[in-house]
Amino acid sequence: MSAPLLTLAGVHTHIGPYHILQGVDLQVPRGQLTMLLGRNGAGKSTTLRTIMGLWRASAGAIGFAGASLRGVGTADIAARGIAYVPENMGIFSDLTVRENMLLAARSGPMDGARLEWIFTLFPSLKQFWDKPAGKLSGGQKQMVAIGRALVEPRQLYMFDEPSKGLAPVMVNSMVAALRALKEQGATVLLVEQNLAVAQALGDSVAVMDAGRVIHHGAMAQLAADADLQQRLLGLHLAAAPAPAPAGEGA
Ligand SMILES: Nc1ncnc2c1ncn2[C@@H]1O[C@H](COP(=O)(O)OP(=O)(O)OP(=O)(O)O)[C@@H](O)[C@H]1O
Repeated sequence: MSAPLLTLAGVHTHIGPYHILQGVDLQVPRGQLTMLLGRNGAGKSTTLRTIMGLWRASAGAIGFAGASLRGVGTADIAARGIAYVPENMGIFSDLTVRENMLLAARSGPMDGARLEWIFTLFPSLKQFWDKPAGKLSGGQKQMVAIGRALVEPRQLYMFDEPSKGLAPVMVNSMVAALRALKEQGATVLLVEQNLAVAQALGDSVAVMDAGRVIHHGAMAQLAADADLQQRLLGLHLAAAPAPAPAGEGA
């Protein structure tokens, strides 16, 4: 088996006086979709922000593609090949969808074939191409945010709760798009609260609690074990509606 693309070992993060990450160990294998699950406040978003250098790890090691990310600035981390879509999406409301996409293409003009592929994943991007992104619905904005992350191939894509607040039909579209990305062999680290989404997409899973990873393994194993789900997450799949495979809604 090849070395994981991303490895966190004993990572601690302090935010002001608060000791938030308390020794996170996490491995993201290449070519897989790794779910990062956990209850509210477990430290999932802080983990992604620490990987991106938006919070400085106070201890521990973060390795990406064979090199250390500790002490590296956020822009350099992004330039090494990590796309990151935060929970608040990070799109420019006053700019059109086209301008949002153009700005995301760092290495030159957008690749036409790749853009067509993104349009097949998210038809609303094409539909609202010249519309200010701020005028779109919440779900459509989320599609723009993901579309921006996909505009150029990256080694690792990290998405923080892309299904949050979306209507079920939009969740289905999101799942279909992430599945298509995965089928291209992309490496993805996906934070989720929606266990049904996690089950639909995850190859492997890490579960966080109180600033640590308390479980890691195959997603299929966690999906099949209601007791484990209850113990780790306080909920289980029977309580969550499964997203159906579907095309994008409006
Ligand atoms: N800027 C901040 N200042 C102080 N505490 C923070 C800050 N950001 C996060 N925290 C705290 O860190 C802990 C972990 O938060 P984090 O957002 O990483 O959790 P999460 O697992 O992503 O949860 P959620 O699903 O609710 O977003 C929480 O207790 C939160 O209150």
